[in-house]
Amino acid sequence: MKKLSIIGMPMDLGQTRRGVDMGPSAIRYAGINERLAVLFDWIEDLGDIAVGRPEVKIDPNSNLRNLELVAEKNSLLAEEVDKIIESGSFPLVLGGDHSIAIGTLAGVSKHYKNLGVIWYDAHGDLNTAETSPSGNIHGMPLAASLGLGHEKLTQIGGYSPKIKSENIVIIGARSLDDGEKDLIKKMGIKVFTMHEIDRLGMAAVIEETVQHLKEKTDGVHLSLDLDGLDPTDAPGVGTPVIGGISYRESHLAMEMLAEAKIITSAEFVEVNPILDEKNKTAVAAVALMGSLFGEKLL
Ligand SMILES: NC(=[NH2+])NCCC[C@H](N)C(=O)O
Ligand SMILES: [Mn+2]
Ligand SMILES: [Mn+2]
Repeated sequence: MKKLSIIGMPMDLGQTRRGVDMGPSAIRYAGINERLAVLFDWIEDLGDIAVGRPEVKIDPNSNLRNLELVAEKNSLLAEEVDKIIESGSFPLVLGGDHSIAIGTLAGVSKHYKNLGVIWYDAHGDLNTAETSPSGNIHGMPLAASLGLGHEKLTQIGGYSPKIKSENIVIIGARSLDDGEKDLIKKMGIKVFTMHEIDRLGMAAVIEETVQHLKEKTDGVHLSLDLDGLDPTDAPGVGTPVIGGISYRESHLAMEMLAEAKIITSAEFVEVNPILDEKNKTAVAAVALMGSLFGEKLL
C-alpha cells in the first residue's frame, strides 16, 4: 500500500525574515491534500511540530542565531520523521526555513546505510559558523548533515554524519559563499549550477543525477528549497536569487524523478507567504509535489 504522511515544520528561527513559519499553512491552503490524495492509497496530515514563538537570540559562543532552539525543535522533527518511516509511510515535510533539513535528515538517514540527497536550491547551504556570512542556520543544514559545524547541529538524533559527500547532488546553485566553494571542491560534491542546467538542459541533468545516485544509494531524499526556482515563478522566499530554474524545468525534473522511482522522502522549504504574490510559491510547491508523486495529464 502506498502511504503518505505530511508533517509541517513552522520554523523561522534559521534566518531573519519572519513569515516562513507560515509556509506549512500556505502549502495546505494551496490544496496539498486534495492534490496528493488521488496519488496514494492512504494519506494523513499529522499537523505541525510545536515550534511556538520563542524569543530570538544569538549564541554568545559562536555566531549562530537561535542555535539552542533550532537544535531542540529539529530533534522533535527527527523523531516524527523516524516514526513515519517506521510505519511504512512516505514522509513529506513542509517548511519552514531550510534549517529543518537537519531534523528531517536525522530522522530519515537512520533508515538508510547510504542515503542519497538531491539538494534543489540556489544555495549550497554548506556553511558552518566559521564560514557563514550571516550566522543563519538555514545556510548550514547540508554541512551539518555531513558532520560539519556545531555539535548541537551535527549530533541531532545522536549520530553523525547523516550523509556522505559522494551521495549528494546539488541542482540549481547560483549563490555560493567562498567557504562553500572550497568545501565543494575539497569533498568532491556533485553540483549542477545554472551554467550546467542551461548547457545540458534539465533532462540531461536529471538523467545524470539518477545515474549518479542509483547504484550506490539505498534511498534518496529530495530537499527542495523553493528559491531554487526563479523568483518570477517563486517570489515568496526569503533569499531570492535571480537567474533560477523555471517552473517548467522544475516540473520536468519532478516528473523524471517520479519515473526513476528513486525518491524515498522529501521536503519543500522556504515558502514565505508574507513575501509572496497571492500564494504563488505555495501553489507552485503543491504542483511540483503532484509531479513528484506521479501526477500525469493523460
Ligand atoms: N536555505 C537558504 N535559503 N539558504 C540561504 C543561505 C544564504 C547564505 N549562503 C548564508 O549562509 O547566509
Ligand atoms: Mn536557498
Ligand atoms: Mn536552502
